[in-house]
Order: sequence, then C-alpha cells, then structure tokens
Amino acid sequence: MTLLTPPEGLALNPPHEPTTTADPAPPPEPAPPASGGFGAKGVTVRFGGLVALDDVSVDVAPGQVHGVIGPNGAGKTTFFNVCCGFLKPDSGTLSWEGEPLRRLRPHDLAGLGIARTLQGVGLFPGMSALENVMTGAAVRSRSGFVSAALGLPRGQRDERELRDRAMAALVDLDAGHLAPRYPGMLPYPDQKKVALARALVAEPRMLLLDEPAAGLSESEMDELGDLVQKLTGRMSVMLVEHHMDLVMRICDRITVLDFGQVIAHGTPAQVKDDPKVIAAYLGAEVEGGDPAATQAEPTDAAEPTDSTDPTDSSADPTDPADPTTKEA
Ligand SMILES: Nc1ncnc2c1ncn2[C@@H]1O[C@H](COP(=O)(O)OP(=O)(O)OP(=O)(O)O)[C@@H](O)[C@H]1O
Repeated sequence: MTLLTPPEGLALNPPHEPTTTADPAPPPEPAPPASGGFGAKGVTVRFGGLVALDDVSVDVAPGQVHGVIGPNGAGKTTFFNVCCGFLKPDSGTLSWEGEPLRRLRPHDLAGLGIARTLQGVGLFPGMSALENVMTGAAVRSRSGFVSAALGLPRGQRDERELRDRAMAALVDLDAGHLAPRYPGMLPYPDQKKVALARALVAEPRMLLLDEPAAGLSESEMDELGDLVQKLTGRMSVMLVEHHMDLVMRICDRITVLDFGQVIAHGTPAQVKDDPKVIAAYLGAEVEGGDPAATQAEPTDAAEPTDSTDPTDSSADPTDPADPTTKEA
C-alpha cells in the first residue's frame, strides 16, 4: 500500500508576490504543474422522492487508491455514475486537478486524462482484443483511429504506433497472448483484463473502476489488487467495490456510504473499526464484527456485459432506452 500523502494542491500554489518594480512585464510564466486530485463536493442525487446521494463529498488525492464502499443500495453506483458524467447531480460539484468539472459528460473523460472501466466489460465482439485496446489508445492519437483505418499516410504511422502501444498495454497486464483473440472466446476475467488494458493504454492520470473484482476468483482478485497498487506510481485510482477484503488491502483511503450518506471515511484501519460501518454492514445488534471479513455478494458477478460499443453504450446509464436513466 502506498503511503498517505497530503493533497498536493495547497503546497504547490504559493500566493502571488505583489509587483514592486516598473520593469517591463516578464514573459508569462508557464502554467503551474497540475495539482489536486479528483474531488466531489456536496453531491446530491434524487430519483423522484428517493435521495440516492445526500451531500456526498469525496477527495481522491493524487497517486492514491480511494475506495468507495457501502452495503447494497448505499449509492455507490450512483456516485460512480456522477463521477463519470453519466448522471448529473441535483447539486454538488466535481473537480479535477484543481479545476471545476462543469457539465461533465462521459465522452469528456478521455480528454481530461481520466479513464474508467464499468461493471460490464463492454468490448467490441467483432474486434480482436488488440483492436479493442487500440480503440482506447486512439483518443491520444493525432489522426485517430478512423484515418488510421482508412490507410492515410499519417494514419498508417499512427496505426503502427497504436498497435504497438496497445500490445504493450496488454503485455503489461500479462495478457499479450490474448491479442489476436475475440472477446467472445475469452473467459470473463480475461475480458476484464482487455477492458482494463483499453483503459490504461490512454495513459490516464486517474482511473475509475466500477466493481473491478466482480466475477473474479480469489487469486484473480489478488492479482488485480497487486496491479492496482502498482498503478499508483502513475495515476490515482477510485474504485467502487463490494469486496471488502480487496478494498481494505489496496486502498489508501476509504469512504463508506450508507443510504446515500457518508458514514465514515479514513484509512482502512479507521474505517474497519468504525462502529457505524460495522452497524451498516452487519446490523447494530452484532458487536465487534469485522467488516473487513464481510464480502457482500456482487450482484453482477456472473453477468459480463457484451457491448458492441467500446464506449460502453450497453452499460451506459445514459442509454435513453434505459428507463432507470437520469441523464446528465
Ligand atoms: N435510476 C434509478 N431510479 C430510481 N432509483 C434508483 C436508480 N438508480 C439507483 N436507484 C436507487 O438509489 C439507491 C442507490 O442505488 P445504487 O445502485 O447507487 O446503490 P449501490 O450502493 O450501488 O447498490 P448495489 O451495491 O446494490 O449495487 C437505491 O435505493 C436504488 O434503488
């Protein structure tokens, strides 16, 4: 587990010095380095009369793994959907690297350096694993996947580069052997690896993971935990997750939701011993229970989503065909 570090933003932005001379204005200073992590402040979401999130604030510090946990119906998915721009909150704000994120839409994320994986893996069934990962790399390509596919000269160079980067992302996850295979031929954990490679190939500075351990065996979950911890050298990670043991092992900070409210936040050790957390998971009548030992059943463990859209349209809660959608 990485060590706790304070949010960098405050330290990196010294107050402006007043100008004391009549010298000509110096050339503009380069922009200060990006600071601050990902933040949600006072987020409230209502579905009709139901308050799914009530004044929820979460700060994901740079380079940290932040877990958002809570019992069934606590509001985890709703919160994740707000963070991805799928859902527009009724009130509250999001910020990223010190800047407010106004009117965040799902397709804005890549340009902001934020990647996500959803509960459904959402791979293109008609593309190989490598090509699926290339679609994630295309967001950073100058000429893009389309001109590459059309064989334009710069596109050809980009296509080679995309292919190399996509392959490297798969190899990084020990999944290079999956490159030529099609999602339909792959077991669910391998599909998840490909989806993760697709998220990572864009070299995000923030990774949002929605129940990444769902459907994984214990050993696969261990592998995932090791991987997420390795990523913190390169990016912040926020994960919404049911598996308490995984969350307790890999997170630097944890926010616990219950009935849409934050009932606890802190280090795993702090959260684990919080009586409100114990009560929320195990019921107030159980004393001395250890929520770290609790593993709520994922609701989607056996339900990989086969999407034909690498932007995860089938798992996209903004899908207008989904009557439960509250569109951003
Ligand atoms: N589109 C929707 N319309 C109406 N109510 C909703 C909608 N989405 C979620 N809810 C309700 O909001 C509350 C929070 O749901 P949410 O799915 O965010 O919780 P969760 O913590 O992710 O639950 P789980 O662990 O079971 O997935 C629940 O009471 C849920 O029934």
